[in-house]
Amino acid sequence: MKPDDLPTQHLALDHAAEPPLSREDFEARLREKGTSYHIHHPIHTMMAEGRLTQGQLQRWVANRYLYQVAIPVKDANILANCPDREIRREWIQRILDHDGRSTEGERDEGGIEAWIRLGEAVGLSREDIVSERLVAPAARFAVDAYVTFARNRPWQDAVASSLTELFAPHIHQQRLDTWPDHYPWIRSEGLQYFRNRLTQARRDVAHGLRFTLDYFGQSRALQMRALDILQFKLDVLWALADAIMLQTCEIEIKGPKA
Ligand SMILES: O=C(O)c1cc(C(=O)O)c2c(n1)C(=O)C(=O)c1cc(C(=O)O)[nH]c1-2
Repeated sequence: MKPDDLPTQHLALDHAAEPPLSREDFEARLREKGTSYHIHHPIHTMMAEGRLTQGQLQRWVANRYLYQVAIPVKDANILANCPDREIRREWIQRILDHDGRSTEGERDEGGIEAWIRLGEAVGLSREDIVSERLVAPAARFAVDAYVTFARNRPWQDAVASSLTELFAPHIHQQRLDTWPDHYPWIRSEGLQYFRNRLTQARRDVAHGLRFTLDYFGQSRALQMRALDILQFKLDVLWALADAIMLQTCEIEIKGPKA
């Protein structure tokens, strides 16, 4: 793919000559994209309705681990490409959220560790998760597309691509609300990752959205480009969910391998 190609590039080209949308309308158009968020993917609707088996939930956690470890690498690529110190100062927090940190007397294990604990709470071993032996090949391609995007694109594009987080608090809350009833065998401590993300995602998105509205708000063509980028990222998440869904259907047919 050429650096400037996006599967939905037509949007940016069609509207190049028109005046920019107002800040409110631009934000509304970004938020409208929530209709294709992966919360609507069948694997997530089944999950929220309590229709996944333990083996299927395990596969979901094991595959999603790839996304968890990719996020700080993606964010490190944004930092590496960004010459703006103010932006880097805020953005670096995202890496610490996932990798954790140890400062004098205080240790924060971080989101990747919390995800491993979630894996253990659904009955996987640490080795099952970190070895990535349960990961579907197509999940790897989907996650890799996101990291590659952040590595090769202007950092402003990569910032806009993180805006699926606009919709993430809702899906985290949905899991916190529905899992205890539907999957009572999962220990409550295992859900800590989702609790932590409620605040972290809201803070991230306030920063990412402000930047996107300012920077991409400068012209209609840039606004349309931001919408294309958000669609690309929604497609990454949808493709990841497709890959996991297919693998969990195989488990249903053949019985779990793990
Ligand atoms: O569980 C989810 O459905 C979900 C979705 C997303 C997202 O929308 O990209 C993120 C997360 N979780 C998440 O936990 C997370 O830390 C995160 C970071 C980012 C990003 O693009 O920088 N997205 C997401």
